[in-house]
Amino acid sequence: MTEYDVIVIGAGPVGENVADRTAQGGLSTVVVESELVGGECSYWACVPSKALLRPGAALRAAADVDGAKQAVTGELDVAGILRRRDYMVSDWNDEGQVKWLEETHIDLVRGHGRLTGPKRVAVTGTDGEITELTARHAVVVSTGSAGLVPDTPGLAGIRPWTSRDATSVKDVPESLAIIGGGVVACEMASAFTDLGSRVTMIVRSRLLANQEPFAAQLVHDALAERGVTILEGASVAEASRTPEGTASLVLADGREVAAAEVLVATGRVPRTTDIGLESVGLKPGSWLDVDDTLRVTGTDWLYATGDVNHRALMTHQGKYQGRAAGDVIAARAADRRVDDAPWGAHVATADHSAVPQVVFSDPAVASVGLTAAAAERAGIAVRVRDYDMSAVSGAYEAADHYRGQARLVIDDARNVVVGATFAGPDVAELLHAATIAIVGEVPIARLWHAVPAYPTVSEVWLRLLEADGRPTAPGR
Ligand SMILES: Cc1cc2nc3c(=O)[nH]c(=O)nc-3n(C[C@H](O)[C@H](O)[C@H](O)COP(=O)(O)OP(=O)(O)OC[C@H]3O[C@@H](n4cnc5c(N)ncnc54)[C@H](O)[C@@H]3O)c2cc1C
Ligand SMILES: NC(=O)c1ccc[n+]([C@@H]2O[C@H](COP(=O)([O-])OP(=O)(O)OC[C@H]3O[C@@H](n4cnc5c(N)ncnc54)[C@H](O)[C@@H]3O)[C@@H](O)[C@H]2O)c1
Repeated sequence: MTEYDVIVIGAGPVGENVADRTAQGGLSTVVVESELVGGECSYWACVPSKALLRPGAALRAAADVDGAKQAVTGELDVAGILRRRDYMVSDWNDEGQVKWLEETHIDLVRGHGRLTGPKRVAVTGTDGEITELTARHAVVVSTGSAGLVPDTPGLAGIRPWTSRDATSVKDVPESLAIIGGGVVACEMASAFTDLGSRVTMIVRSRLLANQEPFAAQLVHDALAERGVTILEGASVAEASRTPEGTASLVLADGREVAAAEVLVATGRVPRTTDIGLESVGLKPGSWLDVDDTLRVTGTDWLYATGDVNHRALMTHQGKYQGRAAGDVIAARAADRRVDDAPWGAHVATADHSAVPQVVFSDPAVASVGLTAAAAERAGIAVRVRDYDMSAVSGAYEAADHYRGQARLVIDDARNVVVGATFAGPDVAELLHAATIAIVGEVPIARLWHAVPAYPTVSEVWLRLLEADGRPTAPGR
């Protein structure tokens, strides 16, 4: 039995951040990892998906600038795209991240971790050998999530792809049917069209249902123009494969979609089915409910960070939780004051109101905070300001046919931004200003003093403020 101050199960980006903070807080820390240090994000999710998407976006950007477009005479090189993806994921080798653990004085135990009781974890190595660990202060579950495969008749039997198969693709299929219309579906539809697959999307409601409708429409139109068939309001009733191996999806309305491969992009399930939750009175397979210090409800030693707590399934937000959790564990261990008031050092307050996300389809959608519909559902009286980004000088300079749209959602009572969405080419880098405005609760009147440089696409901020109306001096 080996004792540490803190045991972290799962060395994805989030577990790594927790461990970094507890180690920096002076606590002996071990991470347990069953696959690759760096997790889903580094090898099968964020990193390879963005690597697959970038070449097409770069090519289209160059092809939309007269003078540059004449230099773009070739086609995307599929072998080059896959080679660059392989480089980005270090050929699925985690040596570099293991080295970082060593340098940070964090121990690593490889194998499958399971809770066996309060503050106790057993790790089963690939050779079947079991390592018993105990924690003096805390155990943190950062085991992430996996692709959900709906129980549609026949679907599991046709061995559909999950996001892992898509992002690690070696042989690009001639055709790909994608079930789902969320983030993974839109990004992979964009990427596989670039790679040369004929893509059909089967979407229950509409694309990007959680995003502003105008943003989803821009993505829809661009994907359709690039040849993607988008079947909205459609669902799969039954799946099978022909003897030749072609997948056949029969839709609820009787239509049939045939494709070489099927990607299921219908959301995630927590990786908690086999981590010993029953040994501490929790339900296997459940998302783990936590308070704002990331402590699992009803315990004083168990924490859950990242995807597994279902607060915001994104790397940056999970890492933010990881920093708060690591620091609060160190503070509690040393009996120091816990700063758990909203926006304090030990809480993940932004999870509730300021979660940024970029959908890296082409065009991209960058959003933070509330959409207009979400504000209405939350009972917040808001006003909405929209602006056509192609009319901004920076966009006019950037591309010959820039298409983009922006929206601010402004809280009427408090006169602060509570939501922002930008849709268009390269909008990802516009987002952080909006995140700062929301987290900082910067009054609209003060935002007029944050002057965007000319001619940048950021001037859309000025146009959105103008759409809202210039404030007049008080008392007039
Ligand atoms: C295709 C795709 C693209 C994405 N792109 C983005 C993006 O661009 N930006 C973004 O912010 N987010 C993106 N995400 C989401 C992002 O990948 C996740 O939010 C992030 O990986 C969560 O990090 P995590 O550390 O909580 O979990 P993970 O990254 O899943 O890591 C969990 C780790 O725990 C290990 N583990 C699990 N169970 C055990 C066990 N019992 N014992 C030992 N180890 C265990 C796993 O092997 C894994 O290494 C994407 C997701 C997908 C599917
Ligand atoms: N760029 C990024 O930040 C990024 C990229 C990819 C994934 N992610 C994260 O990964 C998570 C998973 O992404 P995702 O796209 O799988 O999930 P999602 O929740 O974004 O979309 C799921 C889609 O599947 C549909 N769906 C759900 N159940 C279905 C069923 N039974 N049959 C048919 N359709 C069904 C939904 O209507 C929706 O269109 C997201 O929470 C996202 O935040 C982030």
